[in-house]
Amino acid sequence: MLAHIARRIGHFHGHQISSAILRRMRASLKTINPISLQDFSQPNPSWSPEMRKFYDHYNAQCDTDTETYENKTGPWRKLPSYNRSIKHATGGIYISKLIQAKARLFTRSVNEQGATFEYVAFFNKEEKICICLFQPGHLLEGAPGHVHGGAIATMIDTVTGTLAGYLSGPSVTANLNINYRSPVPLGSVVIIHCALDRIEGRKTFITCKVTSTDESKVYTEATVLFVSIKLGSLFG
Ligand SMILES: CCCCCCCC/C=C\CCCCCCCC(=O)SCCNC(=O)CCNC(=O)[C@H](O)C(C)(C)COP(=O)(O)OP(=O)(O)OC[C@H]1O[C@@H](n2cnc3c(N)ncnc32)[C@H](O)[C@@H]1OP(=O)(O)O
Repeated sequence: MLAHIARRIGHFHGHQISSAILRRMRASLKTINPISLQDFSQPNPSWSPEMRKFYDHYNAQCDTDTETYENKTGPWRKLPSYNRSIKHATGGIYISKLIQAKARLFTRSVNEQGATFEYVAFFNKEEKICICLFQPGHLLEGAPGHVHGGAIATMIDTVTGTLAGYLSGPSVTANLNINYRSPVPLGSVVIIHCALDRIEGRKTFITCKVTSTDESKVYTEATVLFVSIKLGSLFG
């Protein structure tokens, strides 16, 4: 088990991570028991029938069965969603306990199901695209009955950042440009579509569109620039 973890943390989605952070992570393995982690993007009772219907639609087209882990044929991969982004670098290992133990990923920081960010993302490696089903909860109000623009920006940052991470390795947002075209009703279900525009050296440019589930209505459009970094640079 430990050998598997040591191999796993040597890479971040195929990208080498720095030897300093690697040494620190390897040292931590001697004192930490990996535990199984919760994937917060699994269906829960707060999901509306529409959210569940679209989840089932994409899940049926995945390359892996999410319950049995058996291989299937399909263009999509359902991405896990942990409550610390560092857990992704380690394949879900609880190394995040070492760094700001009380920190939580912003979108996964409220425990009440359905109150804030309910979402699940799917990645299509071949086409370099990601879609996210997002059901914004009642605590995300901005304009009366509608979603706060900052919450929409958060989700765009999160999903485009996830796509950048899977395509280019650890990256941070350098520029986020948003046009809000139409207000998003609280409790509705929207689809966040993200696509790779281009990669230039350390820069990954992603385009993003938030639409109704039938794609007839465009709520938001964005372009985002991510710059890849060495994970160790975040820790000084
Ligand atoms: C940790 C990653 C985890 C990924 C996980 C993926 C798996 C999924 C997991 C979990 C899902 C959750 C995902 C959440 C995602 C959230 C992401 C955020 O919100 S990050 C927080 C907000 N962002 C910052 O705090 C950055 C602050 N800025 C910086 O640190 C630096 O400015 C940085 C790294 C962006 C650039 O600094 P330099 O010194 O390393 O590099 P220089 O030379 O300045 O820039 C490199 C190139 O980029 C251009 N550039 C930089 N900033 C630019 C800008 N604002 N506009 C245009 N170009 C810019 C430059 O002109 C340069 O281009 P030329 O190579 O010369 O062509």
